[in-house]
Amino acid sequence: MTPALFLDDITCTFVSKDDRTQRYTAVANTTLAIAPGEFVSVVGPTGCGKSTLLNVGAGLLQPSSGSIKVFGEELVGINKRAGYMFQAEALMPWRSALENVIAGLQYRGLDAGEAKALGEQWLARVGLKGFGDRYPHQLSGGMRKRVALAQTLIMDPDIILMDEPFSALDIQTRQLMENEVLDLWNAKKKAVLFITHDLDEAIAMSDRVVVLSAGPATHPIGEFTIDLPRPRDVAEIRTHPRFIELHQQIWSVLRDEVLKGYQQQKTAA
Ligand SMILES: Nc1ncnc2c1ncn2[C@@H]1O[C@H](COP(=O)(O)OP(=O)(O)OP(=O)(O)O)[C@@H](O)[C@H]1O
Repeated sequence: MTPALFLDDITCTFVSKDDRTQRYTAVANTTLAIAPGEFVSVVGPTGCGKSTLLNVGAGLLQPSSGSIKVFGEELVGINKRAGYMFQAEALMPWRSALENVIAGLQYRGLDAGEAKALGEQWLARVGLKGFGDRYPHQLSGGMRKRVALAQTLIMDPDIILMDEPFSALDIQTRQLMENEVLDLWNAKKKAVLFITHDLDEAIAMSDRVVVLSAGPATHPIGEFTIDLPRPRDVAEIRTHPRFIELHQQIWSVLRDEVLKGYQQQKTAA
């Protein structure tokens, strides 16, 4: 089957800002294919190159070498078949929740009435019925994430790229959001590339977990199929014996890399 997103032998080398003669290879020779409808998480130590890979998939960053294919076609420029959700707040503070949700549709030139109706539907779908006229500062962190989720999904992207979208939330809100994402994903089965440093979250959500090595020259060092039953409740699935088994297996690969990453950060500080 043609992958929805195919990162083929990607290497990303950055030139140091302080010393132009210094180069840093963040990601090296990394190949990652995500099938249509597949939910793939990438885990790895802090600073290893997870966001770099996601930015390559989004078409926001050109790799130093390697190619990107989207449903079999070479990616040139921004990946228009993808929707993104990043760790940082991406809402426009001067726009209401509804206006934020429909921003992309307006940009696409959809009729204002239609966009508004669809926006209201999406607000209801993410549990924010009646909150459309609130501004971001009038919403809680969890609500703002819901608005951002609706803003991404209303565009009906074939590929969803998420970079630690819920890391700033408290654990309860986070688990609610994770379940909501799984419900929405289950209904539409889009290809998802989910970046996280949280192994529990990765296992609970995904069909497959890819483990990256510590940098420099980060590359995949392990790949695990998550054969847990669906639908899943992210809190409940953690007590499933197979979850515990998978966690042990993946952690045994990830642990050393996390320690290496931590040591590197300490030395760099
Ligand atoms: N534009 C850039 N210029 C120079 N170095 C960069 C650039 N972007 C990323 N890097 C470096 O590449 C490495 C990987 O960064 P990246 O943000 O992809 O890691 P990450 O795994 O997503 O980190 P975290 O888990 O902390 O979010 C880091 O050492 C970072 O400093």
